[in-house]
Amino acid sequence: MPTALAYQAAAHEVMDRHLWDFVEGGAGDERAVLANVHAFDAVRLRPRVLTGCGEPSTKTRILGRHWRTPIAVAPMAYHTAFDDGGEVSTASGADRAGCPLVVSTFAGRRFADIAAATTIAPWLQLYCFKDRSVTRHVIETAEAAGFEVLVLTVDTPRLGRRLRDERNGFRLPDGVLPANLPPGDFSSPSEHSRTAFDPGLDWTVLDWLRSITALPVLVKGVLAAEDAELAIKAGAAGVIVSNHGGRQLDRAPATLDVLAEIAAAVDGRCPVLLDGGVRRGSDVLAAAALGADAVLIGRPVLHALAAEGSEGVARLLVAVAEELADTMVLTGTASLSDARPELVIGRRQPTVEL
Ligand SMILES: Cc1cc2nc3c(=O)[nH]c(=O)nc-3n(C[C@H](O)[C@H](O)[C@H](O)COP(=O)(O)O)c2cc1C
Ligand SMILES: CCCCCCC(=O)C(=O)O
Repeated sequence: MPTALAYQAAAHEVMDRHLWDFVEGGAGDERAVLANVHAFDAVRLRPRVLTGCGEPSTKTRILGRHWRTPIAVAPMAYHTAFDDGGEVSTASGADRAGCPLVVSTFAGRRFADIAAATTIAPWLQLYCFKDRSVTRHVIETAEAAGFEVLVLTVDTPRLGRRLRDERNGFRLPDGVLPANLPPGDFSSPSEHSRTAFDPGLDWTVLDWLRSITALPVLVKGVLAAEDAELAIKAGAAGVIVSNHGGRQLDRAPATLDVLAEIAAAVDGRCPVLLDGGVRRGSDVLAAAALGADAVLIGRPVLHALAAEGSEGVARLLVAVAEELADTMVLTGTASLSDARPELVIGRRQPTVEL
C-alpha cells in the first residue's frame, strides 16, 4: 500500500531542490510544520472490543453532498510545477478516490478544464485581493465552471516569511503561472503577496462575498474558538481549522490541538474541517473523533502528483481512505458519527469557555 511517507521520498528524488524547499518548508523555524505532524504522532487510539461494528462506513455528508470518505485535497498553488497536467491530473486522481478537490486561486490550469476532469464539483479557494474586481472575476469564472463552494483563506494577509525560499531566492519555474488571473509578475510568490493581497480584511468581507455570489463560503485558517463564532455570525457556511501547513505563523498551534475547542464552540452549527499534518487513515479518525467532519490533505498530494501523476494522487488517497476503514474496524467504530473524543488518548480537551 503506498504511503504518504513513500511518496514524499519518491518526490524528493524527482523534484528540483528549490521547488522541494518551497513545498516542504514553512514559516520561520518551521515549528508549526512540525507541530502539526507531531500532534498526530502523539495520538493513541483507545480501541473498544466486541462492538458488533462489522464493515465500517466512512461516508459523510458535507454541505448537502455525500462524500465516500471524509477526505478532500487541500488547496495548493501551481500543480503545473509538479506535473504537466497540473490540477487537471490532480482532479482526475482525486475523483477516482472519491475525494473533492479545493482548487487554489493560483491554480496553473483553467477552472473549466479542472472541473471537466472530475465528477465531483470542485471548490474554489479564494485569496481576496486589494483589487476586488480581480477577486470577483475569479469567483465568476469558477461559478461558470460549476464550482460549488468558496473557501476564503484568512490567515494570509501576506505570505509568511519562509526562510528556505529566502535563502534560495525562490522563483517559480518558467512557464508556471496562474491560469485564472489577469497577467502580472507572479515569479516571486512572497513579493506578489505583498503587493496584491489585502492585509486589511475584516469580517465584512463575508458580507461583500454574499453580495456578489450565492455560493456557500467556508473560512480557512481558523485557530481560535472566538473566530469560529465570529465566522458563523458573519454568515460562513463552515470553518477550516488550519495553520496553512505551518507556512504562515511559525508559532501557530498544531491544528489537532485546537480542534476540540473549535468543534465545541461550533457545536454542530456548521461543518468543521481540518488540515495540517494529516498523513494516515488513523490521523483522519483521530481528527473525526475530536470534532472534524472532514479533513484536507496537502503536501502528500503534491508528492504523489510529482512522483506518479494522476495515478499517484488516486493511489495515495485510496490508501488513506482504506487505512481509515481499517482503523475504524480495529477500534470498533462503525461510522464517523460513532467516533467520539473518548477514542483519543493524548490530546487536550476544550479549554476555552465563550
Ligand atoms: C506548496 C503549497 C501551496 C499552498 N498553496 C495554498 C493556496 O494557494 N491557498 C491556500 O489557502 N493554502 C495553500 N496551501 C496550504 C494548504 O491548503 C494546507 O493548508 C496545508 O498544506 C495543509 O497541511 P499539510 O501540507 O501538512 O497537509 C499551500 C500549501 C503548500 C504546501
Ligand atoms: C502570491 C501567492 C502565491 C501562491 C501562494 C500559495 C500559498 O498559499 C502558499 O502557502 O505557498
